[in-house]
Amino acid sequence: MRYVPGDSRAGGERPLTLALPKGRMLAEVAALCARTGIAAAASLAAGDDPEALVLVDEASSVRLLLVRPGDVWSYVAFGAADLGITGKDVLEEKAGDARGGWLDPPGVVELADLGAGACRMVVAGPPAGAGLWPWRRLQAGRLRVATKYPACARRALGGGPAEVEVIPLAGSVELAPLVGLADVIVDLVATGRTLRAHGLVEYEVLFNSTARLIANEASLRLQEERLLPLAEGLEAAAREAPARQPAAEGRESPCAG
Ligand SMILES: Nc1ncnc2c1ncn2[C@@H]1O[C@H](COP(=O)(O)OP(=O)(O)OP(=O)(O)O)[C@@H](O)[C@H]1O
Ligand SMILES: O=P(O)(O)OC[C@H]1O[C@H](OP(=O)(O)OP(=O)(O)O)[C@H](O)[C@@H]1O
Repeated sequence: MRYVPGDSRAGGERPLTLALPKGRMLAEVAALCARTGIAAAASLAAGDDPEALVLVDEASSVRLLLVRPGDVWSYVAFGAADLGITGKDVLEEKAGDARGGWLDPPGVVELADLGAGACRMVVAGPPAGAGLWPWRRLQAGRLRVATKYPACARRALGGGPAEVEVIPLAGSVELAPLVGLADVIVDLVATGRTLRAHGLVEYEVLFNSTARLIANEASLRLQEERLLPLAEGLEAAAREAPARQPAAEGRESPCAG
């Protein structure tokens, strides 16, 4: 019987639900899913951009939800998906901070590093500021930071003598220091091409990010015998995946001026 979204008990066991990130990471993580035997992921691995938001793999009894990378966390945290794959950057941002984050975070457990979507969260800015950065960070004064990752920026740069003003943006963050909106940006870098194209340089790497397999804590507790084999299969597929190093390609040294 084919599972119909919304029907939680369409003839027997509910399929395990795995939320996948649409966008740049989808083909790479779908390839891992296909290698674990989820045949419905094969077309995604080949680069197809599906209209469907739900794909059911009847043979493995796995249901795939295709959602935005940042939303994977929400589907898993609030129990609509048992498992999810999303970037470490998303997990770091959702962890929040004392001012903007979750005071009582829902239970999400990180199960494995799948290696896909490698990139790094950096502080970057104009070359002239690179040499000043190490001490600027430690000086009193005002530091304006433009970013799509306000919680990460606040956590990394706040709490010191500098008064950190975080300016939230939805994209094209590199523009902010070029037009005087911010002193620096906190953003993801993979190849470094975008920074170079805008004449900006890396000042500091805050953390490296790769795709992580996450689980809903309650699902993991209640359905461990179903979740763990899939998790182990994905981890094994990740270990066997061809080596990829997009985060290092064309990388400038941090603080290179
Ligand atoms: N160069 C990169 N820039 C941004 N994200 C990257 C890069 N390389 C890998 N990633 C990973 O891909 C994810 C973002 O994917 P994508 O750009 O398709 O979505 P997005 O449009 O930023 O996210 P959303 O749709 O949730 O706003 C990041 O969370 C990160 O884990
Ligand atoms: O180091 P690179 O390989 O050049 O990748 C980094 C760029 O990719 C992301 O932007 P995205 O393409 O998601 O567009 P956005 O500016 O709309 O966020 C990120 O915010 C950087 O701008």
